Amino acid sequence: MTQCHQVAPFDYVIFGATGDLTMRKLLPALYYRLTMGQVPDTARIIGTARSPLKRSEYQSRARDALKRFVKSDDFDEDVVDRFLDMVHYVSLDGSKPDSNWDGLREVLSHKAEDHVRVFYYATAPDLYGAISKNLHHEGLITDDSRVVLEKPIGIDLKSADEINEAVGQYFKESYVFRIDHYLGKETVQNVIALRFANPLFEAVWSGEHIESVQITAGELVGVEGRAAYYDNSGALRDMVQNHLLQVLCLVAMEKPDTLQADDVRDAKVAVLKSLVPLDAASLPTSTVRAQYTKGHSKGSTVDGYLDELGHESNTETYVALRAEIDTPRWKNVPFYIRSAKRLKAKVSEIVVTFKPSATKLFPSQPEKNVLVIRIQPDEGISWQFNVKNPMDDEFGLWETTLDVHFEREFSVRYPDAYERLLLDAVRGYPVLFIRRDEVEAAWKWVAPVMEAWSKNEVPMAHYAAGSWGPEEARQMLARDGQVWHEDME
Ligand SMILES: NC(=O)C1=CN([C@@H]2O[C@H](COP(=O)(O)OP(=O)(O)OC[C@H]3O[C@@H](n4cnc5c(N)ncnc54)[C@H](OP(=O)(O)O)[C@@H]3O)[C@@H](O)[C@H]2O)C=CC1
Ligand SMILES: O=C1O[C@H](COP(=O)(O)O)[C@@H](O)[C@H](O)[C@H]1O
Repeated sequence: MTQCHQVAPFDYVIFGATGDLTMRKLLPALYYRLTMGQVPDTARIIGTARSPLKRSEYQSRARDALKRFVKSDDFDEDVVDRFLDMVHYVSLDGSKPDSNWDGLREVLSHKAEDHVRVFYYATAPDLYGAISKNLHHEGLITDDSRVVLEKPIGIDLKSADEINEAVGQYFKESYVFRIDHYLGKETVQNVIALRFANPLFEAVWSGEHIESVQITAGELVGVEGRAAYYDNSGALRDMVQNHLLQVLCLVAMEKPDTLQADDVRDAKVAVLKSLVPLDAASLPTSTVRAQYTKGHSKGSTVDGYLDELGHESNTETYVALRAEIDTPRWKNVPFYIRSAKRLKAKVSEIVVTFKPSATKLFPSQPEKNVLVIRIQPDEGISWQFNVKNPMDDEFGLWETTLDVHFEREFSVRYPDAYERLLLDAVRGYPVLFIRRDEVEAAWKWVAPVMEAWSKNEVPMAHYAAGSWGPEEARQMLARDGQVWHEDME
């Protein structure tokens, strides 16, 4: 049973409330937490966007969104009605000082005193500064108002700095909650438990025993309805700069003194700052970028990226990087990171391959131990190790696998990452959000890659939609004597 306590009454003001993210993730997440008793009935969700909608029209959209994105078994008419009673709407252009701020003030004024106020920016990031400024000028930011910033925070270090600076003029850093929804995934948080609650793993978690680490986030889908955004972003900015570097930080960080936000963030930022910079010499062999071409996905023929776009593009839908971390713990251990649209499988996982045993005790060499942490789907952990072959009287070995499937093991529903994060912002619990220096350190590390790619210093490779990616990525690992972990269906 999930342990969760009811949070204080809140007013969640969502900018971008008619958008894809709100409909697909934010409203369903809040609905689920209402079903779990974590959201008090007096809480309010105040959607804002420019579209001129009446409250009832917005409530009707919200109902449609729940119908579509909440599992049918979890869609409970009574709870949906209670949820919709919480939902308000104000038509407002957040970027304009002369917009309908009075409308927002009017709704907020009803329950101002005891409600925690959270502003959620689910718009394009270049509006974050203007929205903050307007909220401030309208006197709507209370002393303990929180602001939740969706990713991406900018498109590079400079723009991230500008956004952070602009928002920081009106919100203290301790009230800024930068979302990285990978940190909201239970299986990502579980990396901390796995590493530091188990002496077995803690003892061997270094380059002394670990040969390599792979971090993969692959998707079956293409760019779907988000081509306009995606083509200005690409896989490196969309997934690596934020989600996958955060995962890498949890895998590689030193043990934090406590699980308080600043201790964990200090440990993570130390990893980001220790990433060996990729330079002109290493970029061609340590980075691969590629676009998908026509292929097959889920039994159907699908177009290539350029055909979907209908124009030329220098944007990658596949990225693979070879990173190293310059700390005593990780000296010379390659961390391979990859992310792509239209891969053969939807899979996010961490694969830790251990060094082979040097023992000469057995007739054959033991296989390497491999730990696979399945972030999603089929959340769980598997561990490949050697046992004695019971049919062999000469101590022959067999490789076998211990496999834990969390949903089966614990009989729990694995919640969507946004559920936890949305209410953590209300609770003022920042450990699963990104501090400003983390965002900046991550942008710094990817900067030379972005620059080299923009100048075509690394050629664009190609892979068929529905495959495991380009040959160039296979070769990158082959040079180290490694192969990608990709035997899952
Ligand atoms: N969709 C997703 O899966 C993810 C999205 N994100 C990020 O979340 C943010 C939103 O994404 P998404 O929902 O997909 O985008 P959409 O384009 O679907 O929605 C944008 C929203 O912003 C509103 N909006 C635009 N301009 C203004 C304005 N001046 N004032 C007030 N509201 C405005 C739009 O409504 P209207 O036109 O009525 O004003 C709409 O509600 C982006 O930063 C995106 O990168 C991050 C991770 C995943
Ligand atoms: O942030 C993003 O993440 C999703 C993938 O999230 P996941 O939880 O399904 O792994 C990705 O599709 C999207 O392009 C990106 O912006």
